[in-house]
Amino acid sequence: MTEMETGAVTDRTPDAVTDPVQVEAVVDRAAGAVVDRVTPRRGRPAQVGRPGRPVEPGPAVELTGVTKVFNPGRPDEVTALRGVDLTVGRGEFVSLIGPSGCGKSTLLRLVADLVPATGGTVRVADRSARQARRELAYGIAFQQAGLLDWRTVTRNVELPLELRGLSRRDRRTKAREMLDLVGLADFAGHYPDQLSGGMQQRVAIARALAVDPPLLLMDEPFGALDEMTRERLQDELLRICAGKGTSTVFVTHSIPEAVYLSDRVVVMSARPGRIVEIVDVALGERTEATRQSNAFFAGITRVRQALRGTSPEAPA
Ligand SMILES: Nc1ncnc2c1ncn2[C@@H]1O[C@H](COP(=O)(O)OP(=O)(O)OP(=O)(O)O)[C@@H](O)[C@H]1O
Repeated sequence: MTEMETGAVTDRTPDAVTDPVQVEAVVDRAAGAVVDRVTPRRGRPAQVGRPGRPVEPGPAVELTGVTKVFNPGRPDEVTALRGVDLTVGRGEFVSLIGPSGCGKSTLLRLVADLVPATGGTVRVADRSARQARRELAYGIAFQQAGLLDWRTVTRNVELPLELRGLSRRDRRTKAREMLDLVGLADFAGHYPDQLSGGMQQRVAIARALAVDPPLLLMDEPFGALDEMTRERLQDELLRICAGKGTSTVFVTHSIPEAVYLSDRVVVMSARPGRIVEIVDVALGERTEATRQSNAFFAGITRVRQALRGTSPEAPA
């Protein structure tokens, strides 16, 4: 019987990444960013799971007058964002949409403290973005699932739990719970290259959610998926976020996706990115009928108009 058949969750090769600091370096690389290293907490393991976590007041994310200039003073200087003000409430689902290059990913990376702001302030759960990152206060999922191909599905999901110093037993229990949640319990012992793209994305989402982050940052996580898988994962994501009260900032190029998922859709202008309009979406509980509803189509029309600058609510 193979390792996969027995459900064993050992790695394919001896895991070179045993030092949690190195592990985080790998996670950072998976996120496509180079950042300084965070020393994992010593002493008592960090708490995982909502029960007992105090409900904190204030918004999940608050950007005030945020500007981002890449390569300032150089010939290749780029002003990616200018004067961005945005507040994301606790438990709110907010999507960012706008033309290619308008700064959506940059905005997400500022919140994640993967790049620093040039001007303005970025607050996450009433802390600086830097502090929030040190506390691992958010989960990240990007278009590339960013899984470590030498680790089993279970051990990929366990990565952020290792960073938090959880015991092997607690990690395993939590990983199993998360894989159940995304419908991949039967694939715990598989390796990423034995999964479809959609399944890999679900593993990445399970990993992002494993530490029960109060905030989820997602950059086109479903961009490479076929339409049916995409719709199914959208529903799974909504169910998970609603169940856990997770706040989410979600970057997408798809107007229907933004409208379906969001409480509010933030429409951005071409570079330098500014917020031109924030469209409130009130679809209520999503059901089979939602994607055919008048409210859904009305939301799509409003976002499309805002993107074209033709909305009556857009500034002149
Ligand atoms: N590290 C960087 N160095 C220099 N310029 C950068 C860097 N990252 C992003 N930019 C520039 O900032 C601008 C915004 O990029 P960003 O990736 O945030 O846009 P986006 O809206 O996410 O684009 P897309 O929809 O195509 O993914 C672009 O002009 C891009 O070239």
